[in-house]
Amino acid sequence: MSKRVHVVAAVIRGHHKQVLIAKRPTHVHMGGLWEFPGGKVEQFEAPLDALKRELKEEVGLTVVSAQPLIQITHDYPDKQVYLDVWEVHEFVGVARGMEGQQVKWVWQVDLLDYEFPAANQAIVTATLLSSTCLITGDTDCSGVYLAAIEAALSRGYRLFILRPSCPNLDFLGLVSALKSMALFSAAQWQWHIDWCPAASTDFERAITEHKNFGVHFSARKMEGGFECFDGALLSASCHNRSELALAQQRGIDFLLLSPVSATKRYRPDELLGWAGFSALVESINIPVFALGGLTLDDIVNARLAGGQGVACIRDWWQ
Ligand SMILES: Nc1nc2c([nH]c(=O)n2[C@H]2C[C@H](O)[C@@H](COP(=O)(O)OP(=O)(O)OP(=O)(O)O)O2)c(=O)[nH]1
Repeated sequence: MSKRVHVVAAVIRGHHKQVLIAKRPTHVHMGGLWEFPGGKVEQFEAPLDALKRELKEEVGLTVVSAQPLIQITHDYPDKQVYLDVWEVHEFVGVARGMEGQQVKWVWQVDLLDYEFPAANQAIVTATLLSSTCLITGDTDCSGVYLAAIEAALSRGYRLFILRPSCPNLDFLGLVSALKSMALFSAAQWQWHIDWCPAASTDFERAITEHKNFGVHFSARKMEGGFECFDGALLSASCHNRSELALAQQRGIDFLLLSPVSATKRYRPDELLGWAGFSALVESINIPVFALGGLTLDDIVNARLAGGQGVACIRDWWQ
């Protein structure tokens, strides 16, 4: 087996949720496919320095600031790569294909329409997900439930795990309110499988027909196997290496991994800490949110540990 190649690549965010992509020349590995600009890290070169060099050489941009987004270990039949992907928010210059390659700013939602190398699937998912995932807490009033979500939307949050605990829930009313909220905000609703109406065809229709609805599984439900929600975004809660591996095998799109920090439910020796979180995240190629005893201020820690961001309940739910 040849040595794994360390590659840096950038999700460069331009105006209005646009992302820069480039077409790989036909004669190179993965030729003709689209890529996030980047290239190989040279010997003794720091990854961020390599990223800055590659973006200058390939697309003529000077990076001002960048932060880690996701790391992918992938084996192609003829090459093993470690894709070290960064998110670039600040740069100077006008993007050009410096090596004659086609480059394009595309709306991030349209990334799904482009053909990328196989390793890029999780990078596209990570690009589309925000860095905060809000899990709804308890309330016995559906009006209060919706008002809390609306307030979070107005503060800019876009990704939610829904656990509507209200008795006598008007399920269709809730779905329709969430649909219209998504129309104006591009919010993503992950419906927790333990809180969804049992055997409801309306539920299945809402999940599969509206791209803003997805399904969230507890580790137990994921292990038990699940029916196919065609095309829906799937997420799951995990706590250890074997659950993470199973999630990857089952095609789950993103994960919540807990408990990272102190909570009432767990003993101190059960906590992962950031080092434990990081070691587990390294073992899979899926965006992972850190959960458990964290606040919305922990996003930077989560990113440094290889995560997508943080998932919270207590820090936002009143
Ligand atoms: N830059 C980049 N490479 C990717 C992506 N996805 C993916 O699988 N790759 C793979 C394709 C290649 O095998 C490897 C990148 O190597 P490369 O040949 O482009 O690197 P380079 O620009 O330094 O090439 P070279 O001039 O040294 O030949 O990573 C991606 O999104 N961006």
